[in-house]
Amino acid sequence: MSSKSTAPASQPATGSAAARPPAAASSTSTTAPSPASTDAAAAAPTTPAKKLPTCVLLVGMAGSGKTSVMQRMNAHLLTTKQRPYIVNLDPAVTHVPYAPNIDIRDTVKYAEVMKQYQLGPNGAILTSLNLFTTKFDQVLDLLEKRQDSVDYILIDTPGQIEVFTWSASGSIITDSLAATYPTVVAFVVDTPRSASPATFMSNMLYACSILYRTRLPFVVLFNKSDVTDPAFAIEWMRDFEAFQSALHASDHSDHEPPYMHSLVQSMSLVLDEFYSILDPVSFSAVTGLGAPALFEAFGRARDEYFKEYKPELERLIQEREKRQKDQRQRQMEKLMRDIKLEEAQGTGTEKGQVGAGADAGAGSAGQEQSKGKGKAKPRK
Ligand SMILES: Nc1nc2c(ncn2[C@@H]2O[C@H](COP(=O)(O)OP(=O)(O)OP(=O)(O)O)[C@@H](O)[C@H]2O)c(=O)[nH]1
Repeated sequence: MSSKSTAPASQPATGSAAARPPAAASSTSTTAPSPASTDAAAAAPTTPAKKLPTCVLLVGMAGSGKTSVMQRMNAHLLTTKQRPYIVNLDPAVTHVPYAPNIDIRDTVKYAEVMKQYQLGPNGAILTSLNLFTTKFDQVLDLLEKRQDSVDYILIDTPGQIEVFTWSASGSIITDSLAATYPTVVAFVVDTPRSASPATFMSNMLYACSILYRTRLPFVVLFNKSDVTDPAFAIEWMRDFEAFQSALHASDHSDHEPPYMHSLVQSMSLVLDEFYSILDPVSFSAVTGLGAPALFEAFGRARDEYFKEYKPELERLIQEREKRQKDQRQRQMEKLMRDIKLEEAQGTGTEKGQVGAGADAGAGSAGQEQSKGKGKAKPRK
């Protein structure tokens, strides 16, 4: 079962265009003119207007296997006669084993960003992502042109997970995509590295924070199942007692400080409810095991997007529009009140002038006021 998303995370965008950041007026020396598209999909014959492609945002800790998973998903889609459209958002990756349709590296030169802004690796990734986000409207335009001829939009994100999930540019990208396309977050977990209850819990806390941030349908992809069977992790998610026993056992073996035990225990209680809304999938990017199950999970997540996220997004948009309308109405009423007040306070002369001809009266009243400035005329 995929996650029950509650509400779109941030202020809704009224359609993709509204969600788009303004296009950059000019490119810096570190950037190329615009996101380039190699458009392998462009070569595919365009089918008549059809359902929107599912957008999969691949996130996960560094080394969890995102790029390898992307390659495997791409291969699975091609062998099952479905059409992927791949976007690479990792500016620092040196090699990708697939042909991205849109690649951040064609637009932003990571090494030059590092040099020009004198940044470290993480700062340069964030700045590169920020620079690219200023042109994300062009990416949306490209997607819009291709949306009838692709089935999946696959987005690879930087290994420095927080750079994407907790940055403003990451939110803008996620919200703009989710405003238009059924969007799913696929959280890649390195299963062999999550075998200890404490590491597993850290991963799940991360997953929880991403779900909290995006509120999008969520699939947990336990990768590297060829090395370690993720059955233990799935059992921990489904059976609180099993996790507690594993925790107790590791407590004796791991020499962790005493506070860790109570901390992990309290957090596991909190996470228990969170697990019930996750859709875990066992997967191997190397063997391809679990690919059909993964795409079935994406299908469930897609349904959930339309059932829960999209109506909530539309409700928020309507709410915002109503707020704006009400505000305009209040301003108009205030203006009308002020006008009436001015009229009520107006002198008889002014009324007489309006009666004599509004335009001329207003003009002469104005002239008179300006003529009379500074001269206190005694009233008769
Ligand atoms: N055995 C096995 N190894 C895998 C699997 N998936 C990825 N790997 C290996 O894990 C390492 C990291 O894989 P990547 O695909 O580069 O991981 P990533 O998350 O994109 O890495 P960053 O870009 O640094 O975040 C590589 O050595 C892969 O060959 C898998 O399913 N099984």
